[in-house]
Amino acid sequence: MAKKRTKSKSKSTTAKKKVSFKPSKQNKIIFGSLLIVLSIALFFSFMSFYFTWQEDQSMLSEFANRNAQASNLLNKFGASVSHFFMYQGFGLASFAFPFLLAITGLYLFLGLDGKGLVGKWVWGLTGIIWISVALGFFAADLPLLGGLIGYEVNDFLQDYTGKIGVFLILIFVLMVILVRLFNFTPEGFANFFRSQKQKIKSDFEEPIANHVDNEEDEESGIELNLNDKAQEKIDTYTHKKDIPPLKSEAGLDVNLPEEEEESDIDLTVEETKEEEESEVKAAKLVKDFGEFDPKLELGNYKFPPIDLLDAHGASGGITINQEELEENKNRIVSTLKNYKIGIAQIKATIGPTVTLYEIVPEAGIRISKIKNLEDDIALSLAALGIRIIAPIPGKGTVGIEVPNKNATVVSMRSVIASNKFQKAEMELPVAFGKTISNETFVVDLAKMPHLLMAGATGQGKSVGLNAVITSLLYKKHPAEVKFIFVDPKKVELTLYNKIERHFLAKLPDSDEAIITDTTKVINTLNSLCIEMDNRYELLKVAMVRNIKEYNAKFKARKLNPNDGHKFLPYIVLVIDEFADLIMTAGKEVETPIARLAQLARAIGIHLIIATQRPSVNVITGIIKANFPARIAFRVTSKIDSRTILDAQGADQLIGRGDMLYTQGNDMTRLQCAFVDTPEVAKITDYIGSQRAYPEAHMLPEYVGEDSGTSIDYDISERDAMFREAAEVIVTAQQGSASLIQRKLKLGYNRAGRIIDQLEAAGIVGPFEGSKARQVLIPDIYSLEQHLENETK
Ligand SMILES: Nc1ncnc2c1ncn2[C@@H]1O[C@H](COP(=O)(O)OP(=O)(O)OP(=O)(O)O)[C@@H](O)[C@H]1O
Repeated sequence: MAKKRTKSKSKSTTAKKKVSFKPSKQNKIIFGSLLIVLSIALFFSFMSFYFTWQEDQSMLSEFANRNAQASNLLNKFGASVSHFFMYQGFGLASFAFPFLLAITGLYLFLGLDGKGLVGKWVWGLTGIIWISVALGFFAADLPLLGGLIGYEVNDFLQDYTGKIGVFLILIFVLMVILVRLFNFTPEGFANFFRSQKQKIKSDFEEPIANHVDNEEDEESGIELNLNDKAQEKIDTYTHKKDIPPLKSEAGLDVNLPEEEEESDIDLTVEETKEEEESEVKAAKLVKDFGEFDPKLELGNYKFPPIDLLDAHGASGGITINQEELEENKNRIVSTLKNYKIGIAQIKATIGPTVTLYEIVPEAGIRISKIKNLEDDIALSLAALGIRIIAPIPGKGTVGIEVPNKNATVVSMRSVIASNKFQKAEMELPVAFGKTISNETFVVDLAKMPHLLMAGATGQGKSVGLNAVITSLLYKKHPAEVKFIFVDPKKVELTLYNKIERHFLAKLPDSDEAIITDTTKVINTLNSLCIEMDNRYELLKVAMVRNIKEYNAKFKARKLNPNDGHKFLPYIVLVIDEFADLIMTAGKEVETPIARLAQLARAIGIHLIIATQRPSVNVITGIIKANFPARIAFRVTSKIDSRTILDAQGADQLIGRGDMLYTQGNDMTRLQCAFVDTPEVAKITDYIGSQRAYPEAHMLPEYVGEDSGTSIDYDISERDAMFREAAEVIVTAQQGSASLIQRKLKLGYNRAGRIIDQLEAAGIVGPFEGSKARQVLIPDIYSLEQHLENETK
């Protein structure tokens, strides 16, 4: 709006410059005033004519006689003109003339462009003739209503077409007027009167705006670019805005901000035009071809049916054992009583694996006292896995979770079939399982945005990973999401090989889509970093903030594929046994993972890492800081629980998919949905048997360490002591410059240079701060071979 204001204003200033081509402003004002005065005179004459025409009839022939007086308000002038227009002319319809004259006068007075005026006169005259003929037709015995013209035309037409013919002609002309002038449509009929009112209002404003827009440079095409709404806004603005300068012009010519405004205009006009052009182009493409559909290539893809999943005998839901409930309640109450803790109220919520007893302690009881009794309550209930939540966040109660004697398996089938999952409006919905109150728990992986999963062996991690993957397979089309699986154990995720060409992404040169080899992991992670940078570049060019907006814009065909734009699928990187990777590759995996975790959320790359060993050297601070969403299955110690969740509790879980989920502050106890390997096999078979893409989704190529290092040294440029230094380092298995300095009696700079050359040769690892560099060659024999291979 602001831009358009500037434009309108600037245009009017341009207009002022070329004023020499037209009648002077003063003349326009004078002539305009004359017309306005004339219109008023006509109006009163016409009004008066209806009361005085009979008396004044005789005066008409005595116009030159000064003594003769007429009764018309405007005397002989009024009587004569009215006679001419009303009697001999168009009758009642002649009232339109003063209006047309008044509008014309206003145009001149205000110095507006006369283009819209021609239309007004054309339509005005058409309307006058029509009304006149219509009144001549319907009120033939009152000739003053239709006037002589109305009567004669009517008579003439009737001679040729008869009454019905004239009637039909009148209807037809009326339709033409309504359609052309009032944009009449059958749907708009109901709103006819309302719209007419608005039209009259905007008709008055339109010419002013038209003047501003059209005055000189019509060829700039600005008017074309404005839609009706924008036009209306400008109209309203200019109407208010443009009048004041005229006042000043009446006295003095004050046009101070001319230059400033002109410099604004070019910029504004071009911007609007360009933006709208691409919008129009995109709209046309969408109109012609519809929105871009990424699923089209596999248009016949069928999502796996729910029948592929087993109910695991849990179709009947949770079975409540009333006795068990009573028994537990009584034990809790009596245990607490032993420690002089009174209970005001107790309530049980039965979940699939545990029952939550919510107690409201009597007034004055300290919560920490209950918390300290955790072990005693567990002892008296003779149950493992008791967890006390004191207090339950958001409630004024203390929770005691007691495992059920007979845990119910939560089948993947039940959570996938749940309404909550089916109707989830999420980018990457993941159904983990059920909460303690037996509700299906669905979260959006895209919002997490990365997930860390840990738990001792055999507690349900692999099942958990499968649950996440299955959820996505049930909800997402192959075009929308791609997985990268890293599985050092080589057994857990191999089943997904079957869906390689549907759902997996891999490096261009690799045969296997599921990565089991550490070097490949490093290359893949670095390749993902490149993909991330590329995606950010695309987002920047498209001027959007995240992948969702980008894809929406791409679908709306606002991004040109010829400029490198493409539909971006989400990429989910799943790493099983993360500890194993960290042990073998250390910083080389940690650094790209940390980088991805920090930056990849907006561009649709999400990481899920699972580990058996939740020790601090595996889940380092930098990893933890970037994985706010964490899942803990049962772990063996409180320390492990703290490492994963920053809180204890995971050590008190009961295993078999019992888990704690946190995404920031809240902690939710869940029973993970169970999906067995045969079920996963059925799903992958089902998907794998369908038509697929020609190959797996290709990640960008990454030139790894093998084919060159960051610090590339020519072999011929190596230091004379290079070989000795390498032997010292390999023998000592310690990659430090000071060692070389000491053993070979070299200066610090030279030793530092040699270390860089050793790194380039792949003998030592990269710089690791205060720690010594890792030595990549285990013994002297391997070193000999390594150096020999280099020269080949
Ligand atoms: N959600 C669950 N519901 C019921 N039983 C489960 C659930 N999750 C796991 N189990 C049981 O625990 C067993 C071990 O689970 P899983 O293979 O997932 O453990 P894990 O943590 O991956 O072990 P590892 O680290 O050795 O691979 C399963 O075979 C199953 O019997």
